[in-house]
Amino acid sequence: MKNKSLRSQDHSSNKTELIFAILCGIFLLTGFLVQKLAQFPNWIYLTIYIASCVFGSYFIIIEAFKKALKGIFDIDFLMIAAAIGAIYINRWAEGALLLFLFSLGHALEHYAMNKAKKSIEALHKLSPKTALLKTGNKIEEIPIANLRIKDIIVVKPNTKISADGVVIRGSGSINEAPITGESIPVDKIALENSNDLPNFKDIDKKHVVYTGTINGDSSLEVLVLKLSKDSTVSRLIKMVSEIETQKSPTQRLTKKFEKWYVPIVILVVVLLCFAHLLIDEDFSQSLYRAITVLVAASPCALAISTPSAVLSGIARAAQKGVLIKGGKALEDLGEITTIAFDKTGTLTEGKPKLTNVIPLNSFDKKAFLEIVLEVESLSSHPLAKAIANDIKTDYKIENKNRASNINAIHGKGISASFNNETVFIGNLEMIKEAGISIDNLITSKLESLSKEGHTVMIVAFKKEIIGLISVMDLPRKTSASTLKRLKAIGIKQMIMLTGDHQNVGNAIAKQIGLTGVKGNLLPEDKVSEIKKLIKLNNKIAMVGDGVNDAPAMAISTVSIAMGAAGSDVALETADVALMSDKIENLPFVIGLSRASKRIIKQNIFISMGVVCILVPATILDLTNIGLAVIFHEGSTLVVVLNALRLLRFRKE
Ligand SMILES: Nc1ncnc2c1ncn2[C@@H]1O[C@H](COP(=O)(O)OP(=O)(O)OP(=O)(O)O)[C@@H](O)[C@H]1O
Ligand SMILES: [Zn+2]
Repeated sequence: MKNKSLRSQDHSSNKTELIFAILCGIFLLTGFLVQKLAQFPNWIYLTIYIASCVFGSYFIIIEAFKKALKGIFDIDFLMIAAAIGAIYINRWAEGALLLFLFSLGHALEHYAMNKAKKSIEALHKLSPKTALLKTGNKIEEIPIANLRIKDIIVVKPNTKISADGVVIRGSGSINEAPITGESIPVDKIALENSNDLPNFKDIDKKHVVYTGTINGDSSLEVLVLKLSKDSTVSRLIKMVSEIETQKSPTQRLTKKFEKWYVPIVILVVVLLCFAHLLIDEDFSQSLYRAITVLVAASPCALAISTPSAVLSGIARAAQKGVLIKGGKALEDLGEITTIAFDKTGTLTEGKPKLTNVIPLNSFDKKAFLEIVLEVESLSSHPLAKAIANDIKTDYKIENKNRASNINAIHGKGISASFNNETVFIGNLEMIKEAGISIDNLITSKLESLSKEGHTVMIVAFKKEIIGLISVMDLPRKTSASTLKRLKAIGIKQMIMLTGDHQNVGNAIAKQIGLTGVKGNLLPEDKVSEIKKLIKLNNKIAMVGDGVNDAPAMAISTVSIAMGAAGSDVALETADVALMSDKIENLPFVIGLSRASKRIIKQNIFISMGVVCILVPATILDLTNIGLAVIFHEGSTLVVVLNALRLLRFRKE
């Protein structure tokens, strides 16, 4: 029944707890020897027992008192009551034994739980305290909290980076393992022009660095783009510390159970105190039995069985650069058999390349490309950016800002004015809606290209189609093998939801092995697809990058965000955040969640099993306090140690 917040339990008090428990045991043993072996006056061994009890009860009393102030009377309170009861009937040795085993058990339990917490707490040590601020030619060391946006910091070789930002001078490889769990260093190069930067999350990752990651052998200069309190790592720390306050479904269930169970135990124990009225024994015998039953029935192991597993599971995931936001996500993920995927940036690289430029009706190719470039330069859609970029580099055409009045047609394309005429670039649907006639030649060309996996866009000018332009986004190299793994571990349905043409979806599905594809979906259609899937399967995980799938992710049972480092929204809203964009981490997290669920079940079985055997045994006088405490604390420790196995989870 310990429910400490992540930080309140510091390590030094943990050690004292253990030392006190051991002192309690030493005094107990001495007292026992003195009492049994030598002919000393009683007060000598009594004093020694009292010392033992003081050490044994010190932390329990503090804990019980703190909770009593909040109106909570739980296990600590009951144990103190039990010890006082034992002393009252002059069973000093047993009272002290109870306190000894209880305090020892709990010290060890805290110690073990801390192992899990420590790997999460390690996050706190990630961010350096100071940064080297460069102003003009001067470099001074300042606390990171004083850094402002657009400051320039110097990062010395082999030191930690003190801010989220972009490299503006130097290049080198950075170890991002502290955040993404990826141990192979990532190459970063300086951004040539740092004026007019896009949103932080849209900046090419090869320029971006994060607080807490470790610089390689070269010196860098970094333009600060986030305040220290908003850095990826600060957000991570904040969210991880909130994790413990959210209860998992099983935890809620056991809490509900305890609400009924604890009062019943107390009632039974009180009734047992009066057993001497019914059977032939004296009050102290009845009280002794009542105390033993109290110890045996305490739901200590049950209370810790789920939190310890959840904590260990989350800690293990964090080591791999996966943030699981709480026990609910962890437990739900363990039950998933259907996963929906976004296409662009999730299953594919998210870096479309220009593949075909097809001017029609004898329209001049260069003039055609100029129009496309002018219009697409106005849009921030990933497709538009890719098209504009490739036209500029492949055809050496420059954007002269001659288009205006951009109008994004949600999930279909864009329109803009160019030379006082309207240009449309987008999918078939948009062109139809614009009332522009399409001949069969165009539709069949579009069909055949899309079957090969090209995303084709139609370009219309002056109410007439002037050409087609297509891009292709390649599947991630790891997509196929990841889906294969997922299938092998029992994921039944893997469905791609995309705004792209059905044919493009099918082409990709064929390459990587999906079980289903839904194309031509607007973001709101993705939502209704998820709703349908939930109706059929109950629980759905949706994997996306948050670009046009955020609403669909929001309503899925478990939302999994890719490449969450640097993207505040993804970090904030997703239930599970893969800090890197390594989709191959999916089978690992799912396996980990399942293992966590298994361990939670085992733990509940162990803790309830011990109670079920121990309580009747104590009522029937088949054991004594000593054995009852040993089994009680023993089961608690077994449960925690069982949970810690998750820290070493490897498979899948
Ligand atoms: N700026 C644009 N320029 C050209 N075509 C566009 C533009 N925006 C959208 N489209 C067209 O609309 C379609 C749907 O776009 P949407 O953003 O919904 O999804 P997507 O980027 O294709 O992929 P996904 O849904 O898998 O992330 C695109 O495939 C494209 O044909
Ligand atoms: Zn206990």
